[in-house]
Amino acid sequence: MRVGIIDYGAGNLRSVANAVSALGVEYFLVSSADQMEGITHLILPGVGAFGDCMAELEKRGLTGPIRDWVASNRPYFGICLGYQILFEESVEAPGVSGLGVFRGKVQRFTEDGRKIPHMGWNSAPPVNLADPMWEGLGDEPFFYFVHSYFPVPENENIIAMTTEYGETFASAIRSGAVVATQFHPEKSQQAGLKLLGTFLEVGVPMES
Ligand SMILES: NC(=O)CC[C@H](N)C(=O)O
Repeated sequence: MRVGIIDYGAGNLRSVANAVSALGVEYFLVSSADQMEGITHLILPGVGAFGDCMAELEKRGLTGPIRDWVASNRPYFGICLGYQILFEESVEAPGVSGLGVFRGKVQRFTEDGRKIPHMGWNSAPPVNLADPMWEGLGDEPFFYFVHSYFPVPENENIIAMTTEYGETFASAIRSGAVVATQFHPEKSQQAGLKLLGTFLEVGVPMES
């Protein structure tokens, strides 16, 4: 196993790297396509704005390779923006294309008195408790969130967890070896480590 963490010049790299290290797994930073050579598991952490993230990935020649990686169902864990950019576009950055691996748009929480960003701990019950990817998390795990936007997948079959914040949104997706979460597993203590550990140690069964 060789774990690559995408470094696009922003992002919560250190906390993700620390979480991977805490699991006893060595990681390699990936900031160009050639550094993906030999990588078996790719993690894309993300903090910041959708448009900046796409621009920085593009600058490093990573958009095509990441799109191909995900489209060919290789082990990928997208965190926060690393989840959002898998979709076609975001209202956060009108006119900017996402990777478009999955159909759907990234929407913003509606302003109706609740605090935006949605920040803090919230529950994300797995849709399919029999899926080994969520093993050991219980039926209502809590994770740490910081975001104003969330993807709305057109294909509801990929929705793996849902969370309630005034409205119900898809807080995680899974499609084969591709897993992505709106919450931050690296900031979610035991539940987060467990989830990253399942992704890295057990791997994700290839059938979705
Ligand atoms: N935590 C963040 O960096 C936020 C990511 C994204 N801009 C969102 O608000 O959903």
